[in-house]
Amino acid sequence: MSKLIIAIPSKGRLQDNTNEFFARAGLKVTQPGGARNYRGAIKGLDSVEIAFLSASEIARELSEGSVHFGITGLDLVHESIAEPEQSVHVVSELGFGSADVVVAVPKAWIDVETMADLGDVASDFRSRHGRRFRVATKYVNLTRIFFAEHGIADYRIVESAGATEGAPAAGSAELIVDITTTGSTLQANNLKVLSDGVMLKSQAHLVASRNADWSPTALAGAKAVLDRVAAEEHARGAKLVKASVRDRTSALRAVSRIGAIQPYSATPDSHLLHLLCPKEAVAECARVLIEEGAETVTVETLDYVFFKENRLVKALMDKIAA
Ligand SMILES: Nc1ncnc2c1ncn2[C@@H]1O[C@H](COP(=O)(O)OP(=O)(O)OP(=O)(O)O)[C@@H](O)[C@H]1O
Ligand SMILES: O=P(O)(O)OC[C@H]1O[C@H](OP(=O)(O)OP(=O)(O)O)[C@H](O)[C@@H]1O
Ligand SMILES: [Mg+2]
Repeated sequence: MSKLIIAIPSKGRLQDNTNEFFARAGLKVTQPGGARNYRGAIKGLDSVEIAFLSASEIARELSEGSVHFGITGLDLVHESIAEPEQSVHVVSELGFGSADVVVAVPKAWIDVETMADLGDVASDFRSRHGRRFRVATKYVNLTRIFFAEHGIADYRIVESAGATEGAPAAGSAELIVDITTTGSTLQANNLKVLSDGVMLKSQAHLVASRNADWSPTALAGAKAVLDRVAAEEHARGAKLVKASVRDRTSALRAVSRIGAIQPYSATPDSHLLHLLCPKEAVAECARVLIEEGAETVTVETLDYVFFKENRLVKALMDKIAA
């Protein structure tokens, strides 16, 4: 019996948020051997095993199929996996670890604002200096693809393991491709992002491997995890809205236009509505309900919303069966 193996970041920026994500879904990750043990479990789910790895290793292991699920950044998925659609399936975005992979040049390059400008500079640079300009990055594959899409071929990549933003000032490259969140590192290094230079908008995702051994036990583990993840995801995106209206049918019709639904069959009181409403439409929903005769509308935060059909499970099954 081969268990479901979930790889989660054991260090770095994604670690704390990942633990919070599991906690929100009601899943308690345990690390029995202490922080130095790289295997763990989820309390109460015997079909699941946890592997603690770094974010970049997780992308690689997903592609190799040595883990079933992993939590990692989309940037790493696209950088480390040649044909991501073939070997992985993105289960769900997690709402943390947001960062953009960008092309940034020295602010002093006042004539360079776009990738097209950069293309012009590339050929100029070559004829003027007798060599190609250098791009410092650890996103070698993403850079090659993006530059090719913009028809830029006159450049050389200088692989950088860290402190990439320092490369232009240090003289080891002319420009960089790196990840940015607040922009303060770019700012501190006098770099600017080209207006069409955002290569990828990344955030942390739950990713499934299509190459892993999906035994019946692993599948059962995946379903158990995804039921909780989906329930939390639904709950996070919606509010429970309660109101007593003149005519339930008319009110339901009105709120359905803004995406609110009545999740379970009618409440005993023929005027009372319990609605699941998209979070961003709550104020609009309240306004409509008041027009429909409500005196008061109350809104509650939900912990979990379980649906009979789990679209996360369905999408996964489609991808691993194919
Ligand atoms: N501001 C940010 N800077 C860098 N990475 C970020 C940022 N915000 C979110 N991330 C995400 O975190 C990932 C990097 O995580 P981290 O640096 O902790 O691991 P790692 O570099 O892969 O680890 P290692 O290099 O030891 O293998 C990024 O690839 C990205 O998905
Ligand atoms: O736009 P900002 O909010 O300034 O964040 C971006 C910076 O953060 C990351 O480095 P990190 O501190 O993770 O160090 P690392 O290069 O060792 O991963 C990234 O490589 C950038 O340098
Ligand atoms: Mg890092």
